[in-house]
Amino acid sequence: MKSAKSMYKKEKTIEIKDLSIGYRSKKNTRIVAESIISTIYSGELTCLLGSNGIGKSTLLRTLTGFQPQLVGDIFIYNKRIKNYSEKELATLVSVVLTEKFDIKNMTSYELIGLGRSPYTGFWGKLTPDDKRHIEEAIDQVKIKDLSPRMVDTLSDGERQKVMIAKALAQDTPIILLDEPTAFLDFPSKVEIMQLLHQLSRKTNKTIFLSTHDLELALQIADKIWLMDTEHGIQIGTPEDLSLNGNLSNFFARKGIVFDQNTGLFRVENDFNRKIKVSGCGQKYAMIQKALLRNGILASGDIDSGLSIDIQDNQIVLYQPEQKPILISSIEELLNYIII
Ligand SMILES: Nc1ncnc2c1ncn2[C@@H]1O[C@H](COP(=O)(O)OP(=O)(O)OP(=O)(O)O)[C@@H](O)[C@H]1O
Repeated sequence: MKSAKSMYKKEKTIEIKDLSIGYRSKKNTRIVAESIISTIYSGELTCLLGSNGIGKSTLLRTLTGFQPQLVGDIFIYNKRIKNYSEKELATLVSVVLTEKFDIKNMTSYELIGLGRSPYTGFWGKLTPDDKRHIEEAIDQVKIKDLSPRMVDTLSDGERQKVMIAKALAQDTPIILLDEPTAFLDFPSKVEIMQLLHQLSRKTNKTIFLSTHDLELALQIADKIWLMDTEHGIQIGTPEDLSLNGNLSNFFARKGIVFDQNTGLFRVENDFNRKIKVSGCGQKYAMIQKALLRNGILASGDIDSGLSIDIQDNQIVLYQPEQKPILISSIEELLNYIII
């Protein structure tokens, strides 16, 4: 039997050719990014990363046809985006933007149902097939409880999930999302990213999203687009960007360290004191972490008067000319050490 992945052929869905994006007014033109050349593929989750104001939303709005490009071309399935009618585009691309909306007197179910409007017409009656798509989307995002709620009573995170469900109900081969995890709590962020990743794999959809959830993107995305002023847009798998140093350069800021072994970022704490800590395992790692947070480097090969030993899962504190003390928690240990 063929695996789910091998049933589909990875294909070029969006091709970007020498694109410049930005804003044109009567008086001047503000170029946000230029000379972008790239391809987005089906069956992949692509995440766009970049600092505040770098142009992620501008790029997404341009790719969806909501905003005209300054220069260059965008092709969707080998056809220029501007040659599609609005209705044609709505059956190919669904979009989730971050802008808040002011909708009253509508339930979440009805809003998700609007995702079906390219097939029914705006006031069109929902067929059993439309209802099946809506129910499926609600199940996928796990928001059955929100479905009868009025949308103006939803929290930011709840509204975000409803908008994602609306995009899923639209059932398009391409989904573009601007910061879909922005208002979500951590478990929901993970759930939504995993759902989008699985969708790209199982249904061969092209999913492209912008996010500030760096660690999650590095763990879940198939491709990363790094956007910055100095290098433009750099593209690759998270692992290639890690190996070729692009990720470390991209986030080269004081206080952030990119660990090439784990492929993850961590906060760099300066230390001004050293303590001998011997042992191993999870307790050792947690003590090391807690001490570092307090400006103390912990290591087995340090010669300090005070020392900590982790034996048989017990923490013992040794101080010069005092009896060893059995410690029951890291908080207690810190109370002894940090004067
Ligand atoms: N309507 C507009 N006219 C002119 N400049 C704009 C307009 N909208 C946004 N900009 C500017 O374009 C640049 C890119 O903005 P954009 O919203 O695309 O950034 P972003 O990467 O999505 O930022 P964030 O992570 O903060 O959401 C910013 O400098 C912004 O101030």
